[in-house]
This record gives sequence, C-alpha cells and structure tokens, in this order.
Amino acid sequence: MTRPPGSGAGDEPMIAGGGPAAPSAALLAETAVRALREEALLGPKPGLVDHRGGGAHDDMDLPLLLASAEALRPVFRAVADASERTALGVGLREELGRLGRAGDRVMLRATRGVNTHRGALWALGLLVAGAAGARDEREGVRRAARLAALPDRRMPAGALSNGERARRRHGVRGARGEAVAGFPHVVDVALPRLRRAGAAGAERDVARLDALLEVMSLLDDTCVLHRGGVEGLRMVRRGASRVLAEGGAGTDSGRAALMDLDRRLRSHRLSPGGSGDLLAAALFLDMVPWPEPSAGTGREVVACRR
Ligand SMILES: CC(C)(COP(=O)(O)OP(=O)(O)OC[C@H]1O[C@@H](n2cnc3c(N)ncnc32)[C@H](O)[C@@H]1O)[C@@H](O)C(=O)NCCC(=O)NCCS
Ligand SMILES: Nc1ncnc2c1ncn2[C@@H]1O[C@H](COP(=O)(O)OP(=O)(O)OP(=O)(O)O)[C@@H](O)[C@H]1O
Repeated sequence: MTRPPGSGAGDEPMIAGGGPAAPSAALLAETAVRALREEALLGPKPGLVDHRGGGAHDDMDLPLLLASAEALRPVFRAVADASERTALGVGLREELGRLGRAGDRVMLRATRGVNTHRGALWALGLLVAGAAGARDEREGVRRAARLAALPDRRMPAGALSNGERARRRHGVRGARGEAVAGFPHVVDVALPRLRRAGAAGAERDVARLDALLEVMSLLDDTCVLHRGGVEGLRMVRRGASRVLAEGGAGTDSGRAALMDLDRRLRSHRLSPGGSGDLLAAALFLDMVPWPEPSAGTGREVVACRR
C-alpha cells in the first residue's frame, strides 16, 4: 500500500553504521495517533464511527474519535519512553499497566465519559511498546505479545468488564487473548490482505475496507458478543464474508452488500469495535519505519479460522 509522505522507511535518518535509525518515541506516538485517525476517517465502515456519523453508537461521532486519538498522543509517548528505558519484563509490564489505566482516564476526560478507544489503546499501546527497540515488524509484534502475557500484579480487581463477561459466557479469548497470541488477526489476516491489495494496485481505502471486512468475518469480537450475543456475532461475520464474496468494497455488488450490512448493524446496535481496533493496529505496523524492514511478516495462514 502507499505510504503517506514522511512515514516511509526511506525518509528516515541514517545512522553511522549505514542502517536507518530506530524510530524515536515521538515518532512512534505520532504513528499510533495517525493509525487511529486513519481508521476513524476510513469509510463507509459497517457499524463503526466514520465521516457519516456514529454508526451503531449514538454517543460517538468523528470529531469525538479524532479528539480522543489526539488526547492519547502523550500516553503513547510515555509508553514508548518507558519501553526504551526498561528491559522487557514484569517491571515494564506493570509500568505499561499503570500508563494504560491512566490513558483510559485521559480518554474518558477528552470524551466526557465515552469509551472511544479502550480496546485500541490496549492493542496499540502494546505494539508501540514492542516497537520501541525492535529491529523489525516481527520482533515488534513478538515483544508486544510477550508483554501482554506477563502478569500485572498492580491490576485492580474492579468490576467485571463487558469483555470479561462475554469471554466467560462464550468461551472466547477477547482482546487480551488476541494480544497474547501475537495478534493473529493483524499479522495473518489484515496485513497480508492490505499488502496483497496494495501490490495489485487496489485503491488504498478499498484495500483498508476489505482488510477490515476480512477481520470482521473471522474475529470473536467481545464488543459484538456483549451487545448481540452469538446471533449478533453471526450477523457480523456472515455479513462481512458476503461483502467479500460479492467482490469486496471496490465493486458495485460488494458495495451494495456493505451498505446493507451497515444498515443492519446500525439497526441492531452492533459495533464491530474490536475489528476497528485491529485495523488500526495493522495500519500502525504498516506505517512504522522499522530499522530493518522485512518483506512482510504475515505467515499467510489463517491460524484463527475455526
Ligand atoms: C485488555 C483490555 C482491553 C480490557 O479488556 P476487556 O475485554 O476486559 O475490556 P472491555 O470490554 O472494556 O474492552 C475490550 C475491547 O477490546 C476490543 N476487542 C473485543 N474483542 C476483541 C478481540 N477478539 N480482539 C481484539 N480486540 C477485541 C473491543 O474494542 C472492546 O471494546 C484493557 O483495557 C486492559 O486490561 N487494560 C489495562 C491497561 C494495560 O495493561 N495496558 C497496557 C497497554 S498500554
Ligand atoms: N471507528 C470506530 N467506531 C467505534 N468504535 C471503535 C472504532 N474503532 C475502534 N473502536 C473500538 O470499539 C470499542 C467500542 O466500545 P463498546 O461498544 O464496547 O463501548 P462501550 O460504551 O464500552 O459499550 P456499550 O456501549 O455496549 O455499553 C472501543 O473500545 C474502541 O476501541
């Protein structure tokens, strides 16, 4: 896919040894915010917030998502700084937990109490932490997954979250399990799709929408399960598969199926928020100017298809 000006590895400063320098903490934070912005601005997305409005959410719109993304910039910066100074281990995991929980509060202050980016902060926070000090995408994701798997003894017990409830009820792995598994829906689903479409010359937004739809067709999204149960999840997954079977977002029949799915998700108040988060994560990984860019780390197997 085409890289926005200024974000490509070729624009990075070179260090004395000849290789490009590792991205700074400020650049990683900037890239995370840009990924959130670009996910929000992409449209039409079924059930999600975009330029047309709040999708399945009656308490969100695009300006709110953009303000939330901007408010998270110092949070991502603090995450990258901490990861640069601290070796990967329980100490860093607990520091990230503290920063992530403080980040949730920053977001809620910026949105007057609306959960715009909780799942996205979790995924992108870990990936920013993993990227700080990593040579390439594969190492960045591996470090993020290791961090997600470490215990956070300072995690307050608190009330049961929507995701936790859905996980217990339906036996799915949710946002935490996705991270611990090394973000399979990002690495094996969204990124290969984005890159294949880019290589084939597809329009950028069509490639991004199709990547989102492919994630939606496979993910056990606790956001959807919480609101719509197994029936709701089936509607999302089948609907997304149908759009792709019709030719995807770039064809007339695919676009008609997409608009039909959007109407159904809005009327059932079903938001595929977890898929939105994972698309933002894929955009982030694709935009980071890695010191040693590898030719794609997608394993090209859909490990998560059941
Ligand atoms: C793990 C998190 C997301 C909490 O998860 P939980 O499922 O309990 O909460 P909740 O229901 O509020 O949010 C889950 C969100 O994840 C997303 N999601 C849902 N399903 C999935 C899935 N299968 N895969 C990925 N994301 C998903 C959705 O956007 C959803 O809204 C996180 O907020 C957390 O524990 N944070 C602690 C702070 C921390 O350690 N941060 C570290 C990085 S900065
Ligand atoms: N474009 C988008 N539109 C809406 N949500 C998105 C988008 N991209 C990602 N998300 C994710 O979707 C999640 C929305 O959360 P959810 O619908 O569970 O909200 P809630 O207010 O906690 O739940 P509920 O409204 O069901 O009580 C956020 O955590 C956010 O990370």
